Amino acid sequence: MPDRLLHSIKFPEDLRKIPEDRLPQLSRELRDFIINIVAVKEGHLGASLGVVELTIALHYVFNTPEDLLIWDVGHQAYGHKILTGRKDIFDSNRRLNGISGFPKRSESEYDAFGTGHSSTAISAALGMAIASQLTGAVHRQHIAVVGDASIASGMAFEALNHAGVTSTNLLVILNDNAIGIDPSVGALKDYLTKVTLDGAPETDNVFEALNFNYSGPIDGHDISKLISELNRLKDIKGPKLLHVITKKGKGLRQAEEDQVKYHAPGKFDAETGDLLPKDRTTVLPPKFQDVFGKTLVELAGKNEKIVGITPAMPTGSSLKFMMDAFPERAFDVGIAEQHAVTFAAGLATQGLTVYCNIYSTFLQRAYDQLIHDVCLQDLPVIFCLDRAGIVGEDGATHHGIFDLAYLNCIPNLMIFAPRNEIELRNILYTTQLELKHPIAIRYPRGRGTILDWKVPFSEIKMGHAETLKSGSTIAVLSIGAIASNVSAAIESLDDSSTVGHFDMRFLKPLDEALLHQIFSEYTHIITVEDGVINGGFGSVISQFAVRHQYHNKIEILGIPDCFPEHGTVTELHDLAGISSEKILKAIKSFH
Ligand SMILES: Cc1ncc(C[n+]2csc(CCOP(=O)(O)OP(=O)(O)O)c2C)c(N)n1
Ligand SMILES: CC(=O)[C@@H](O)[C@H](O)COP(=O)(O)O
Ligand SMILES: [Mg+2]
Repeated sequence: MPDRLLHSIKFPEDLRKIPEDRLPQLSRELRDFIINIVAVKEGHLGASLGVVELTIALHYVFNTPEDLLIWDVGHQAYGHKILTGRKDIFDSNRRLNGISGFPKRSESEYDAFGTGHSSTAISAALGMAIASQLTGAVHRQHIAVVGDASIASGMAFEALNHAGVTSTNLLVILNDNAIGIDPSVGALKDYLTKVTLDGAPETDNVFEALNFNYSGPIDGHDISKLISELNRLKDIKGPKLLHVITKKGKGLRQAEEDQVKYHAPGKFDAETGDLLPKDRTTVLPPKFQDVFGKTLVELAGKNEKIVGITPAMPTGSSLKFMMDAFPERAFDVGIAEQHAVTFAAGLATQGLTVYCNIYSTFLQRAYDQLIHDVCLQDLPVIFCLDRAGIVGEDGATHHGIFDLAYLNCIPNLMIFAPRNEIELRNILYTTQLELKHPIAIRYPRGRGTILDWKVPFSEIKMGHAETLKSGSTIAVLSIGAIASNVSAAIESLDDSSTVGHFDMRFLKPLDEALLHQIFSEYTHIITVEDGVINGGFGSVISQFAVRHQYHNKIEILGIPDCFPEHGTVTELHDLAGISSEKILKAIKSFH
């Protein structure tokens, strides 16, 4: 049997019965198991392959779940899930009603802390370690596994700074593979590279300077070395940091060689490792991220004031195109959203035209910087919020559904959501002409709807909505790319003459003139947004109605007051009531 060892393991207590000299075989089986399922079901690959030995060693040495183990980000926790009771349902990973792609407390007692956004593990483990001291759980161990890109984030350093003056049973494992999604950046990365090449430094060790007991670097694929080092550290009191060197994608040649692509490769051949060929016969519309990336290069070629920023997502945001074309004007600042925003503010004070591209969900981390450093000073930074709305399989930690609500309440900030690729292209063009205030442009994950998107630029008038279709009694108001679901719903009506469709485009400034016309002419209003209804677009329209004493019937469609889980975008839109079918139902109920 190829998986005879893995077969015998349901929980770590089974793993601990296996003789240590058989663990390399178990590593091979666990790797194959992950590869075989991710090849078909998709998901994050390279990070989990890189920590197979570490995962086994941790559960072998420590008494999980009594000892508390936290995986930072959590995209590397597939092996952990498989060894902790979820092997038989691992093929439901990231699917609707299946297990989450990230550790989740409600899913398993072995998931000590829910993760998804990076650099939280040390703070959470420290909180648990101090709680153990306060409650007398003196023998409990608290382990945070954090990657080299994630440890460079401010939050991780805030936690190290605190932990260094405690006597807690805290073990930080720095899983150093010299890459994040894209290659790691910054001075800390240079330092770690030097440590790796030169061996453990005798002096000036940055972690020892923070009062950590530092050990390593050790080979993270040598399972017996890992086990003996973890056993040794178990008996040492106070905060410790073990520096482990691993290879992202370990065990699958292509994943080792193209670590960026195999971070989350989509479907591939489990035998050969080759990505499955794309259907070249169908020409698809572009991804919104590529419209951003390519248009920015076009604009930056003519306007030398343009600069671009990404916090650690050059490939995902497509800022990589500008980094290649104009390296001196495009910055990957690492996983440092807070710094990215205030850095953008600093650049803007000096008259530069700054495009700061951050996934909608990750901007949540830089909310104070957005308010205090950018909007309060009314600095004309252009925020490009990718992955806005429901993102699909990454699930609750990653949906970009709060932005309209959390942005709307900030003075000075304009908020725009392009309906399609051309609108995105044109707002990027417009914002570099003469911008007086900050603006947030939010657009979704994935592809648009227009093949021929590279049309001549045309200026967008700030605060102007568009009438897509006139009607007589029912007005559907949408914002952003969810308009395509509305159009599909209206097109499927036998008689759509009574239904109007308006793309409001700007949440701020609102097109009040058009709204007055709509509220005067239509009796029924339906608002549709790919975001939370509490405080979002529908709320803004309702406030408008109240403010102006309109008594039209209003129905608000959007994400209800819950955290949507993982699934396909189509499934999750339907559950939230914003699929074209559900929009059609809402229209018909007014008909
Ligand atoms: C706050 C935040 N910003 C960005 C991301 C996107 N992201 C997920 S994994 C990752 C790279 C993590 O690199 P590293 O910590 O070195 O772990 P590895 O993937 O190498 O195991 C990034 C940038 C995130 N999850 N959270
Ligand atoms: C783990 C993580 O945060 C990223 O890998 C994220 O899954 C990327 O999302 P996209 O696939 O939308 O770029
Ligand atoms: Mg890394």
